[in-house]
Amino acid sequence: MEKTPVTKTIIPSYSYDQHECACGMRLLSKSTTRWQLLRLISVWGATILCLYCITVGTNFRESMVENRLANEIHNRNLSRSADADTTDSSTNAVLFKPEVIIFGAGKCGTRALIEFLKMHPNIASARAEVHYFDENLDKGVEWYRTRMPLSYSNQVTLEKSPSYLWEPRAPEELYKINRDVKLILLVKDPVVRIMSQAARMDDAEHRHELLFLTEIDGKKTVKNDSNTVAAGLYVEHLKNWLKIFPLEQIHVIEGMQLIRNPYKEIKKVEEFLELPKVLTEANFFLNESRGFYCPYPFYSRLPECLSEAKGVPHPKLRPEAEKLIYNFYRPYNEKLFQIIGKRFDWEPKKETT
Ligand SMILES: Nc1ncnc2c1ncn2[C@@H]1O[C@H](COP(=O)(O)OS(=O)(=O)O)[C@@H](OP(=O)(O)O)[C@H]1O
Repeated sequence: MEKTPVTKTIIPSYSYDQHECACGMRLLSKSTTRWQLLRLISVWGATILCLYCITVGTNFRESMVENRLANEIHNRNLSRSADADTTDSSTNAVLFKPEVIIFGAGKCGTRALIEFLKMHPNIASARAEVHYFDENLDKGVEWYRTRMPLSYSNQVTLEKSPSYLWEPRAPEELYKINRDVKLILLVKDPVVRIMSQAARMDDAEHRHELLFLTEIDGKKTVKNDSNTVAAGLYVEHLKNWLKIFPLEQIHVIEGMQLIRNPYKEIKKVEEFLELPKVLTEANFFLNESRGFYCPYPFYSRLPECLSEAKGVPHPKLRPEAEKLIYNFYRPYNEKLFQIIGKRFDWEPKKETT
């Protein structure tokens, strides 16, 4: 018996047998019309649109709250001179431009000074020397700001780069960033400063004298074109700063006084920076074997003395060299004392037996 051929019906592409889609919903039946399909698309479209609006709305509300918080922080900090625009979201601490700078002079005790000041709860200090104005100016002010510590509204940000004193562009560039900055200058007998450099040299046959002496026509004389010598001409460098910043914005500390009585000097700094007077004598621990004070922070179980690289014995100057270099610096020192209105004992010390 011949088999009767079966005719197959061709189903239009939009019409399916009843089936379940992956999400378990019945979709279309054979009888689904174009109109029903359109309606379904619009329902889904509207749902997706609503979900989108809810998400965007929530994000918008969150960003409004964030902005309000950021504004509150900003307003709280308005009394500070710098702009606060970089905030740590977990702590609400702010990255500020520097408000206090120890700008010199190298080898005068700047590390000890910043370590003592770091103990103050109202001071937030940069971790390392930033050297923005002398070495990194081309990196821009935002780079500089990222080198600053996060700080709270009751803190001032501090950095020390002891070579700013000698950098001719530094005062003008700093003024552009923060004209209200408070400046701290540490100076030491310029001869002792040179000997601090000499202490790091080979001392055989008084070679350190080459740092500052030369011979012209068989006569020993001070090398006035040497950077080492120029570094101790504090008044010449300070004059450059005083063209831009008034003396009231500069606090001068004498290096030997900082070594002998750091507590007294730090109290003066607290006053200059208008900070609460919180540090006490207990924060300064005398390391008798080394002859230097060490910071002893409130939170520390032990004093945190500076490394052995700081506070090394200096070579002894021969009388002729000593006389020449002291005579050279004396008139500059006198000018400095007149300008800052303070006088320091920067004369050769007599041997005590
Ligand atoms: N408390 C305390 N502990 C140790 N050292 C102290 C302290 N106070 C001041 N000083 C003196 O600091 C001198 C080094 O100065 P600086 O830190 O400014 O040097 S540097 O420019 O950063 O290299 C260093 O000079 P040297 O004696 O030549 O090593 C010290 O005399």
